[in-house]
Amino acid sequence: MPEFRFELMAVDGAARRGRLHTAWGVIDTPTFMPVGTAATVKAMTFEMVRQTGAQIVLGNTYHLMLRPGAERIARLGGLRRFMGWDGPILTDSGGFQVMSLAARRKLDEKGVVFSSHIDGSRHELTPERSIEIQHLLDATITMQLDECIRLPSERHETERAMELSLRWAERSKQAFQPRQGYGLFGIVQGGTDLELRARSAKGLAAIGFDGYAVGGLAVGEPQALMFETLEGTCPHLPTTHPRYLMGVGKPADMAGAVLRGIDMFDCVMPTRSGRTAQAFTKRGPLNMRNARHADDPRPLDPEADCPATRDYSRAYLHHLVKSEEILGATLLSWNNVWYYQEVMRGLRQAIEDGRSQQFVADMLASEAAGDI
Ligand SMILES: CNc1nc2c(CCNCC3CCCCC3)c3nc(N)[nH]c(=O)c3cc2[nH]1
Repeated sequence: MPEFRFELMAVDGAARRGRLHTAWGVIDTPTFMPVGTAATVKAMTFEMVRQTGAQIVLGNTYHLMLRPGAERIARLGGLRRFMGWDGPILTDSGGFQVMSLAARRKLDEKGVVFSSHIDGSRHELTPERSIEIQHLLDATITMQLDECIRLPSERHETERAMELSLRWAERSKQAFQPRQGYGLFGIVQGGTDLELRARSAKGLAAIGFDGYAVGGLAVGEPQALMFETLEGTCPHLPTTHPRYLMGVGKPADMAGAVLRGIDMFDCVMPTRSGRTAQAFTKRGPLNMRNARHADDPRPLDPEADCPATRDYSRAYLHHLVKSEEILGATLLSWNNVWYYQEVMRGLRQAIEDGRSQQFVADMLASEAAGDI
């Protein structure tokens, strides 16, 4: 069983091209991880997910502990076998989803108690229980339980949540069962306060993790503030380990974050927008409900070798979304995840070639150019 190892292959400024070796496969970084909330990347089969070039997908403690239950998934052989994905899986610890989805939440030193948004049943999530659930799911990469506060927030509140998350990081590490080829990531908090961010990053590095996530962002702050926070956070993280920016983002957000030292991303945007008729292309997003596509025989992008949409006309995609056909959601989600993988392939090559700044500038110009 290969050990969990991050191989730094090339650096271009603060941008990194690497390879993350895990028990269930290799992940080329920078990487985009499609979100599989309830054991499915919505509207897609895992065969389609594979064809996009994705190498790792996300699962989630919060959703799966409520339904179908972590112990049930363990009895069925773990999440990979349950959903038929043959590669590595990263599971989030559930805290973020509790704070954004659950009802009657109470958070204290021990953890968080809450009522299920599905049937109102009461549940408790502690650092130890979250680690146990992710173990039952057989997650390849496990996330610590953390507290992600809403922005903007008072400094003392940001500090309290950051320090709690650091204590929970320690408890998570104590509870984690090390296994060859599996990893545990800490999560940096601290809002947009760079002194708190530095303290959080150094505190996590002192505890020692297999990778470091930057949490607490993509919660409504302007892109410039997210980038400024990354510039004040990444330099305090070990260069030898992967960095994961949680919940990000639009292609431009990811590209800018790669230039500031981030290696891994997850976001619901490509799949969620695929279900709302949006098609990502290198010339920016298209709303396929727009009547201007009704008679257009061209594919979305004649130069894109996309397994999802290269064989279909815009007119057909327009018809599917107007008719509320399920295939519309499938083809656009598949197209969008493929486009996100294209952006990552381009970034990896550009970093190897020492031209990542130029690649990002060209990508932004192309997306701004608008449709052909
Ligand atoms: C969208 N913006 C954003 N997302 C954040 C997330 C969630 C990342 N995505 C996980 C998937 C979500 C759908 C279900 C499957 C897991 C965050 N998660 C944690 N633990 N901590 C954050 O600070 C944290 C911060 C985040 N900011």
